[in-house]
Amino acid sequence: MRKATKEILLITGNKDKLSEFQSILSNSSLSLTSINIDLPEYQGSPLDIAKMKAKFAFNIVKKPLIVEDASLCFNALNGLPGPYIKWFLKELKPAGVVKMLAGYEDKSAYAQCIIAYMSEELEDPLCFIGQTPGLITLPSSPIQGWNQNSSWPFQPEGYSQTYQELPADVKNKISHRSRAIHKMIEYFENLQQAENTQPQA
Ligand SMILES: O=c1nc[nH]c2c1ncn2[C@H]1C[C@H](O)[C@@H](COP(=O)(O)OP(=O)(O)OP(=O)(O)O)O1
Ligand SMILES: [Mg+2]
Repeated sequence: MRKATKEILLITGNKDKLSEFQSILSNSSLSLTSINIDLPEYQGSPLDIAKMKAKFAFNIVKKPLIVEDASLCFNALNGLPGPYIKWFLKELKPAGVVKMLAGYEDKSAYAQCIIAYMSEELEDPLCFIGQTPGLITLPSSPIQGWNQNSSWPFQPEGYSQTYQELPADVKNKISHRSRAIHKMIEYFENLQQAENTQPQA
């Protein structure tokens, strides 16, 4: 029997994020559509920020949807810049972001992705969290993929290249985003299985 397909609607203003979602979901039972909305950059804990984004988008779109918020968390800085990495990159560029750790021995960090799902049946968005540990360091070769302004000086553990130097298929196997997406796939597949085994009226 053909696998039933569940439609997932992603709201994001970031086309690089969207294309990673597309390739990671391409071999799953979920089919992705998207709407480009410039979502607010909230303040708060990464979890609260992802939930606020989902509620904001749901108030506009009024259909089941997901949003995603990404954080780059430096361990020496107790998790900062975290969800605010966008502004640090914009003003300091990757070289300045790396320099923020000049006074610290510990260059370790983790990349975090929180996907928040909101629908009319939910009071509070449902969240799927993916993390990838690594180091803050500048790329040593020209970067590909992501827009220069949003590229992270982050080298995942076990690799000798930064996110933006790694081939897309390698990054998509180990990234914070891929880990969160796989948790989301598992959730919807289990839900579908439960629905399919319900006795018919
Ligand atoms: O895998 C990644 N590799 C490199 N850079 C990344 C990655 N993932 C997020 N980023 C950047 C994009 C943005 O500068 C910031 C997160 O901010 P974040 O609010 O989640 O993304 P965004 O504003 O670009 O798009 P959205 O409309 O979905 O909020 O880190
Ligand atoms: Mg954003």
